[in-house]
Order: sequence, then structure tokens, then C-alpha cells
Amino acid sequence: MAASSPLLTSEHSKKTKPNRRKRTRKGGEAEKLDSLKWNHSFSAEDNDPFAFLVGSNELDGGFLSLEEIDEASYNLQIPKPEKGKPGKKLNSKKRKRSSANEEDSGDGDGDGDEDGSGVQKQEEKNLKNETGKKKKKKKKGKKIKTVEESVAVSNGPDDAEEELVNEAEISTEFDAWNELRLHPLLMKSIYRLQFKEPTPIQKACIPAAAHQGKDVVGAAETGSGKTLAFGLPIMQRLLEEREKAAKMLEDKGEEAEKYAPKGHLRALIITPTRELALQVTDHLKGVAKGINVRVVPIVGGMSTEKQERLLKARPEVVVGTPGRLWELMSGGEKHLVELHTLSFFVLDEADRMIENGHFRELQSIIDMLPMTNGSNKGQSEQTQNCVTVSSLQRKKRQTLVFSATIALSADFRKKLKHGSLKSKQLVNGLNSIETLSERAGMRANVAIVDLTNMCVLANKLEESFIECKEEDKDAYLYYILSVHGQGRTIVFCTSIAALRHISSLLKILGIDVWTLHAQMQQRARLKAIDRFRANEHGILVATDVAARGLDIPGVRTVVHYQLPHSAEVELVYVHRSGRTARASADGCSIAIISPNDTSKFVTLCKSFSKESFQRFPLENSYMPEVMKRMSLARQIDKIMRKDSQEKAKKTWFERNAEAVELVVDNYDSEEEVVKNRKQKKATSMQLKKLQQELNAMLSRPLQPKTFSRHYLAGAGVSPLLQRQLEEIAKEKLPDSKSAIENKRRKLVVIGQDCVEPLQALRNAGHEVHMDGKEMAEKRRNLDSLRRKRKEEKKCLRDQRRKQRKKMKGTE
Ligand SMILES: Nc1ncnc2c1ncn2[C@@H]1O[C@H](COP(=O)(O)OP(=O)(O)OP(=O)(O)O)[C@@H](O)[C@H]1O
Repeated sequence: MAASSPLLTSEHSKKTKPNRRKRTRKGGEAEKLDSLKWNHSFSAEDNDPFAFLVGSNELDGGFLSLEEIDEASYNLQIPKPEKGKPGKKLNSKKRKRSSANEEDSGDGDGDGDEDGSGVQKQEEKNLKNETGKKKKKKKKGKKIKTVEESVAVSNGPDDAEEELVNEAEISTEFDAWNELRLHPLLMKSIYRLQFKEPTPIQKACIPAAAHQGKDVVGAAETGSGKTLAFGLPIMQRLLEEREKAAKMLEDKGEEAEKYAPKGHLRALIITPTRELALQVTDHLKGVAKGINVRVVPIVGGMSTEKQERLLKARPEVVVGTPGRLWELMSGGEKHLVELHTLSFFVLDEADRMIENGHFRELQSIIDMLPMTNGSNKGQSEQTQNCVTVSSLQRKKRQTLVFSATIALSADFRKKLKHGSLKSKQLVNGLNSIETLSERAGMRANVAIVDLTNMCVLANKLEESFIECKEEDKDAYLYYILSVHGQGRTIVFCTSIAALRHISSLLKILGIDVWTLHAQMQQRARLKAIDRFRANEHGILVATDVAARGLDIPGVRTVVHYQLPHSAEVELVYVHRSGRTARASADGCSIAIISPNDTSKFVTLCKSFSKESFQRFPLENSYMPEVMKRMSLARQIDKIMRKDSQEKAKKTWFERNAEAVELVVDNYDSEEEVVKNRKQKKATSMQLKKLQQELNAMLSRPLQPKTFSRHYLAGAGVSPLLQRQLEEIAKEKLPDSKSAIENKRRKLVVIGQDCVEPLQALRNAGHEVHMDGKEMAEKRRNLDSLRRKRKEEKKCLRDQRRKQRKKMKGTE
């Protein structure tokens, strides 16, 4: 579902060049974290048998980065391991440890380069940790100073002072997490991510999944932190099991390393889209940093060989899309088919998985899962790999099902509560969340955490709409983006054709947009997201492939250029709108509604508890200029489209002949050739003229034609000018006694460079709402008007027919 950090970062390149300053910072932060309250009962160094794994190298344990999957496309190089160069200073005990790791992290068949590198770096890290510990002991008396210094280093000299945090403050700031009893290493990650308190869904799910070992069906609004609601229990259980196993084996007097988990697949997380899988991976890696849990994405559109290589490192957690996962599983990929040690099966955006029945592969994957009722006990015990810590510690597999929009039937809830579900029921197809969960082996007494009863949309989301004619949608979209183009914006289209149409127009109008749809190559899809993420005021025009889960901080506005298809209008609308106002931030959604959309919009109005949407405040004086520009852009687009269509029409032979300068016989008459040439020339002249005209318009800021009574608009209005204009306006407006009237008369100044849509909505002194009834009324009127026109036309046609007949008769 989510990740706060970019999908693709330059992290990889940093990794290849270790940087001293960064290391110093890490050391300082570690000290600060060790001193926190939650660490009193635990010292990673003293008690954790896996402490030697903490802070492992970049290519091992949770650090296999996304870039490595497709590093070639980003000109990145995976650092190759220096084989045969073990750390010189390793003592015999450490060597033993590292050889155990080597066994864990791959089969060493030469293909698993990453594994080798991981072991090598692991050894070096162990040594560093060891020396680090000694140094720390020496520095004991200076602890607080070191904390402050480290924070200063980590944030740069400029804001160092502001960032100085004292110990007591830190520990109380994160107190809200205490009741969840998470492992201290996880708390360190949470501190690093600066998540001050758990979100409600995390608060509700973590105890059930992490401590009670329950299956969970979790539903909560978009952007509410569901990824960690299932991610933290996974990490918690893995850490707990490791510790218990090590302790148990120590008691028996055996070496913990010998029994350390052999890198089995422990958690399989399935998401409906590739981007989401990569994002969830990234998010979990953020938490897994420092705890040596490897998280790997397995998604379509990327090299299968590379993914197989990643799996050779035997990651504990795999996040994938059903298609590629099944491709590898059905091909017998060892790590993915040995599922006897699987402790977590997670379905993220579960309701999406069952849509349109296009997740046949999911069904096959689910059928591969061992039964949870113990019927496969014998089989798993025979497996040699099971005779490890994991078999000793193994609990039953937990199934976690999450989404913002899970609609559970009352009957299903009852069945879940009373435990009357049968695993692997013979149901044809996975056509409901119920059958999906049953089939996945969801056990009795599942914890249902449904926080969507109150409101399925984010609390701080402001919803609005613009009503216009179908043919004016482009112009209103351009208006929003040019007058209020502040912050990141995602424009949603239902069809790829519409996406192409508007992105082409916007580009002609000089607005940079990135596009994202399912027909794009995966590499291009990721690049689009990456660039959108990198641009503070970026615009992404996307189909619903981006509707679910995409977590890009700073998305301020979501525009519904087309509403989703009728059958799923509410569901998709919720997910689309959920790309903004995430994690307690605010944001706004704008639906552009034409008469064709009215019935869908009425459905939306009826469905959500908010009875009405706010009408987006438009400054109509901008519209003449907007329309002019749009008209020019359309003409240019039409010419360019025609041209490219003509080019595409050329036969393969013609194109290739042209490339090698071969003269092709032309059967057109000379006259036709001349005419074509003339036409081409005229078209190109026309195109040039249109472009010049448009460029001249675009070279000056969009100007309103007149000043409105309610809005003053202009380019780049400064706060000072805004105040002055407001003063003038106040003088002009007569005093009014009623507060409502005053509010209505409030003058809003729209500056082209300074008002983002949410602000414009809030500034709009008067809220004009259109509720369902009003819309329905309008639709009825429109329908009757259409009917009338149709009848009139029919009458006219009949009349003409009669007349013609008459005429014929008289002839
Ligand atoms: N406890 C927390 N405190 C603050 N921020 C958090 C916390 N937990 C998660 N986040 C952040 O909140 C954002 C949204 O989280 P996430 O993507 O998991 O939401 P979601 O509920 O899965 O959304 P969606 O339903 O759209 O997929 C992420 O950027 C994540 O880093």
C-alpha cells in the first residue's frame, strides 16, 4: 500500500560510495535510540542473539533495493561481491557465523551474486558493530551530547539547533506505541520514520495479529496506514520467533547459529498492481532496516531472471502481483513453492483482487498454500528444511486481508465470528471477499477491524465539483491546472483514449504532465511515478491503475476528469480520491461533471455520508481566454493527429523504402501529387500560424476578462496586493448586517501563482452545494428536453417524408 520514501531513489548510488559522514550519523542515532525508554528492558547488543545481523549490509537483509531489479534502466550497477576475500580479522567464531549466513542466503551457484556480496558485507558489518560497541562503552558519560550532535549531523548544520531533541522528550513523544508492545528494534524503526503514534487501524490490528496470532480482516480509510497494520505484526513475529528459537537452543547448549532460520518464505503479500507491490516493499524495507529481514518484490514487467536471482537470496518476505508470482510458482521456483513455513498470507486491496475475475492466478496461488488445519502436517515434517528453528517455533499461518473498501456481508461476519468457515471450500472462482478468505484458509475467530463505518473517505478531504458541457471539460481542466496549479495533482481518466487526448492538449498548452496507464511499459510507468514524485507541482494524468494504494506525499488535488464506470463508481472514486489527504494531511478532489456524468454523480452524492459536494469556485472571467487557448490547442492537436495517422497509414514497404531512399512507383496522377503537396504545405503553414498565435498567448499570464463582484483574479498576486485589493473591495461593498450576507460578499482574490485548489475552496466565502436532489432534478429536466427534441426531430422527419410523398404523387 504505501511508502513514504520515493519508489526509486538515488539510494543505490549512495550505497556504492559509502560515506563517512553518513556512518557517523548512524552511529549517533543508534546511541540516541539505545537510550530510549522502550529499550530499558532490552539491549540489542547483550540479549539479541541476532544482534550481529543488525544494521547489515545494503544488499542483504531487507536492503535489496528496487533499483536492483531493473538497475540497467537507471544506469545503476549492482556492486559485485569480491569473492574469496573474507575479512582478515575474523576470529573463528565469527567465521562460523558467516558460514551459517552463507548457507542461509543462497545456494551459492554462482548466479546469486547478491548473496555473496551480502555475506561479505555482513562479516565486515559484524566487525564494525563489535568495535562500535567498545567505543560506545568508553563514551558512556557523554551520552546526551552525542545524541544532540548526531541529530545535528543528520539534519545538516542549518537546522541543527531546532532539531536538538532531548532524551526525555523523545521517549514521551512515542509513548502511544508502548501499549502495542512492539520489539525494540521495530520501535527504533518507528522512531527513525518519525511516526509519533499508531494510526487507529494499526492500534486495532497489531495486538490481534502480532500478539494473539489471529487472522485479521482490516478496513480503514485510504492513507490510514494499513500497510504497517499488517507489516509490523509480520516483523514482530519474525523477530520474536528468532529470539525464542535462539534462547531455546542456547538452553540446550547448542549453537544458535546452527539453527538460525534458513531463509524460508515467511510472509507472502499479494497486491493487485505492480506499483503497489513495489511501494509496499519499499515501506516494509523502511521498517526492516536494521533487523535483517529481507523483503523482495516480484512483479510483472520486469526481468524474470533478475527476480529469480533475488529469490535465490531466500527473502523472508515476498510482495508480489498474482501474475508474476504464479508464473514463477508454476515454473517450480523453489523459494516460492516451499510454503510449509509460511506464517503470513496477506491480501492487500483484497476487494480489487476479485474484480472482473481477472485474478485466476490468485486462485492458483491460494490453492498452493498448505492447509491451515494441520492436514499437511505429515508432509511438512518430511521436508528436510523444516527441521529448523522455524519448525520448532511454527505457529499456524495467519491470513490478513486489507482494503479501504471491503464490504462484508452480515452473514460472512457471523460465519467468521462463529468459526464456521471451511478451508479450501470447493467454490468456483473467487468472486467475493468471502470465498477468497475462506479459500485462503482463514481461521475461526478472526479479528474484524472495520473502521470504515463512519466514513470511508479521508476526514480532511474536501470534495468539490465543476459542472460543464462535455466539450468544455478540457477547458475547465486547463483552468484548474493553470489558475490553481499548486502542489501535486493527479488527473484521473477512465479510458486511455481520454488520457491521451487531454495529455496531448495539455502538453500543447505548455503544461508538463506525466502519464500512467496499463499499456505503458513497466519501466516507463515507474519513471512517470518517480518524476511525478520528484516534482513539487507535478501533474500525473492516470487511469485507474493509479487509483489504488499509490502513496505519494504532497498530492494536494485529485481531479476526476471522467468519473469511473457506473458499476464501480463509488469504489473507484474512494480510492482515486484517497491519493490525496493521506496520513492526516488535507487535500481536495474535484469532479468535472458533464450531463453524461449526472447519474453517476447522483449515485456518489447518495452514497457518501456527506450529503453534498461543494461547487468549486470558478472565476468565469478567465474562461474566454481559457477557451481561446483551448480552441487553438485543439486545432493544433487535430492537425498533428491527422498527420501522425497518415504516417501510420503508410505501408511497411513505403516506410522502409523511405528509410533507404528508394524511389517507389507512385500511381497517383500528377495532378493528385501536386494537389497533395499543396495541401501538405497549406496544413503546415496553418499549423505554424496556430502555434505562433498560441505561443503569443502563452507568453503572457492568463488574464481574467473582467473583475467579478466576488473574486479578484490576477497573475502572481502578492499577499500585500491581495490585502490592498480586499480593502478596495470592502469600500465598494455596502455594509451588511447579516453575517451570512457578509460571508457571501467576501471578496476572494485568486492569484495565479499562489492559490491551490483546496485554498480556493476554503477561500470561497460562500459555499454553493449541489445535492443529490438538485442533480436528479436537473437530470430529469435534461432527459425530458432530450426526449422533446427527439420527438420534434421525428415529427419534422415525418412531415418531410409526407411532403416528399405528396410531391411524388403530384408528379
Ligand atoms: N503511525 C503512523 N504515523 C504517521 N504516518 C504513518 C503511520 N503509519 C503509516 N504512515 C504513513 O501514512 C501514509 C499512508 O499509509 P498507507 O499507504 O499504509 O495507507 P493505506 O491505508 O494503505 O492507504 P490506501 O488505502 O490508499 O492504500 C504512508 O506515507 C505512511 O508512511
